[in-house]
Amino acid sequence: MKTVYLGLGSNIEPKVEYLKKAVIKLSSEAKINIKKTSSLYLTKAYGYEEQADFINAVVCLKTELGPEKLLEKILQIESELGRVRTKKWGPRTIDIDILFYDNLEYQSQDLIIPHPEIRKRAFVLIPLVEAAEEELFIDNINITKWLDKLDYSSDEVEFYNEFPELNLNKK
Ligand SMILES: Nc1ncnc2c1ncn2[C@@H]1O[C@H](COP(=O)(O)OP(=O)(O)OP(=O)(O)O)[C@@H](O)[C@H]1O
Ligand SMILES: Nc1nc2c(c(=O)[nH]1)N=C(CO)CN2
Repeated sequence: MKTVYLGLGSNIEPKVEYLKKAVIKLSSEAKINIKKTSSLYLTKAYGYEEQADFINAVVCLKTELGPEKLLEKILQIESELGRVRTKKWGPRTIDIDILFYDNLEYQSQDLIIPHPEIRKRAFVLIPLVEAAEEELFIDNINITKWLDKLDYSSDEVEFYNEFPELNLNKK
């Protein structure tokens, strides 16, 4: 069983519903066992800023699926939730990124693990720190240290609430 962290984001309404549905779809996969979900965070759009605020969260799960198979499931769930790829970093109903897959370092045409943008993104690091079951490192530096290095304000990342009506943490 591998421990995997996924980053979830949505900035098209109903954002919370899209995140909830994504987690429910993930948990209904036979080979995926959700261990923990972070709170939801309301975050200002990063990168391409002229778009709606996001809701972001991180999910910790256990799986026997290999990384490419997991990516396949994720892309399938994104497409079932109406994800249409228009512009890079543009608005999306749901975005699911594989942040960490155990201690694996992996690079193929379709997949880079750990996700290369983690260290730059408070909207990933904050829920990741919350959902982490263990110490997580990027380039031998703890993720909390990466977060400390970032210059972000509470205007950019705001605590939102628990995952409403989701009770998957006990599984
Ligand atoms: N760690 C990863 N997790 C998810 N997708 C990845 C990862 N590494 C590479 N990819 C590739 O990225 C593609 C997804 O691109 P997408 O349109 O979601 O990018 P984005 O969300 O706009 O940007 P970003 O990946 O920087 O968040 C996937 O089809 C997949 O092949
Ligand atoms: N706040 C926030 N900004 C983003 C996000 C996101 O999930 N949250 N995703 C992006 C592309 O993956 C680009 N910008």
